[in-house]
Amino acid sequence: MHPATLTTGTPPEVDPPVPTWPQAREIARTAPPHPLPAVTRPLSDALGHVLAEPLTARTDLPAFDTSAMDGWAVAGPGPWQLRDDRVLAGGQAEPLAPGTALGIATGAQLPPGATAVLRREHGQVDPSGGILFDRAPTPVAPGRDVRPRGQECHEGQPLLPTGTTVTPAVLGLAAAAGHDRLAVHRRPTVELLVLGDELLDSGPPRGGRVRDALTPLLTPWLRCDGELIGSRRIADDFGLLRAATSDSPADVVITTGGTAAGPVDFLHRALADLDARLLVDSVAVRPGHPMLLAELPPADGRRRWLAGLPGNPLAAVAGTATLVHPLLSSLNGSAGIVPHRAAAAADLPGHPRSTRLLPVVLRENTATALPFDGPAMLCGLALSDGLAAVPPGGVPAGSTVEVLEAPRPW
Ligand SMILES: Nc1nc2c(c(=O)[nH]1)N[C@H]1C(S)=C(S)[C@@H](COP(=O)(O)OP(=O)(O)OC[C@H]3O[C@@H](n4cnc5c(N)ncnc54)[C@H](O)[C@@H]3O)O[C@H]1N2
Ligand code: MOO
Repeated sequence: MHPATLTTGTPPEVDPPVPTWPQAREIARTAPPHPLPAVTRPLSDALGHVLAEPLTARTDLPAFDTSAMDGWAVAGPGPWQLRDDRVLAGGQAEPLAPGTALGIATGAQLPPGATAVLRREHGQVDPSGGILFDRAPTPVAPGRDVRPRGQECHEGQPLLPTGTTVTPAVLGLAAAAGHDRLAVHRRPTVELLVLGDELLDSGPPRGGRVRDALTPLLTPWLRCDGELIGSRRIADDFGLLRAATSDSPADVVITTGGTAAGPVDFLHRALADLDARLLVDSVAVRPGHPMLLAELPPADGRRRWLAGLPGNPLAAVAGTATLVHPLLSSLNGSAGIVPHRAAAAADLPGHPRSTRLLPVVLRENTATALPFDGPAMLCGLALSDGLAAVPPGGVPAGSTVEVLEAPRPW
């Protein structure tokens, strides 16, 4: 053929460039145009969700002037005429006249007229006359051992911004501030499809087959970021994979295995057959480079995504950190992933062109790489505090690297 004829006709298809690791995370983070809608949930059901509106105080905190110590509420300087009654936490007492005192417990509301609290160990009572003497090293001053109303916050004041993840501490604060329910974003529903006829569910590897390490590894992590509605094993069969993907009711389908080009790696074919839109098809990262992200056709008007994680276990973890966590966080309405950084304790070896994700231990904010970091290995990961993202070419000792800390669902 004359060379000129090569310039006519359909141009050859060129594969799009493989995104860098930071680009892939950003594509996953920005794939959903906005977080899932807001819902209200009781406190008992809100853990792990993300606030869809600021948490405001429904009360002053403390809600009333409160005794910080066990002792006596006193009015003015001592000595004081001791009253017969006392006030416990949860109770209320009649006003206190100047020059009088009454017994009070930590957490009890100060009676009107009280100026301070004298601790039990600083007071001495004359049993005959019912007189209370101040034996503190310095005489009790107004306001001593009182937690004044509104010391921490005032009613209507914002306490936490939209985008805050509801942790146990947030639940405690919300309850203290008077809330029974929280406005949070709906969490994405997630289904895990684990591919591979070679996988065993119990006992040691045998007959050329291996244990499924990814169901036990990924399901608790996925529960941190979403509502895991199911986890299924799918045989290496195109029709079964296509049907499982297309019929999944989840907002986000996660598959493991089948991303490469082996004889029974059907994921790309299934996605093409379903008219899915590939957003990421391989990433410049080791391990895990065959990971992918696709948008599935909508179901019932809902947008749906699929993250395809490579089958090698550490590669699947790399895919979870790179694509799944940013995607789910964004659907959850999370304010963004705050990167944790640490100094490399020694040189961290890199890949010439790709980011390397290396299991590291963190000690005093330095990161030390662990052995057994191969894509099919889990010994390094199991001992690690997280994965260091080592840029192409590696980093010398002392320089700073981002460390992705594993979520701890317990
Ligand atoms: N010709 C090429 N072959 C491969 C390439 C390549 O670029 N060209 N990439 C390699 C890389 S890198 C990876 S990672 C794997 C990705 O493979 P798949 O996603 O298709 O995964 P499988 O082939 O199904 O499995 C790979 C490996 O992982 C084991 N596996 C799978 N699932 C589990 C599980 N749940 N628990 C434990 N182990 C699992 C599986 O038995 C295989 O050993 O492709 C390379 N090949
Ligand atoms: O994803 Mo593979 O090496 O990168 O196991």
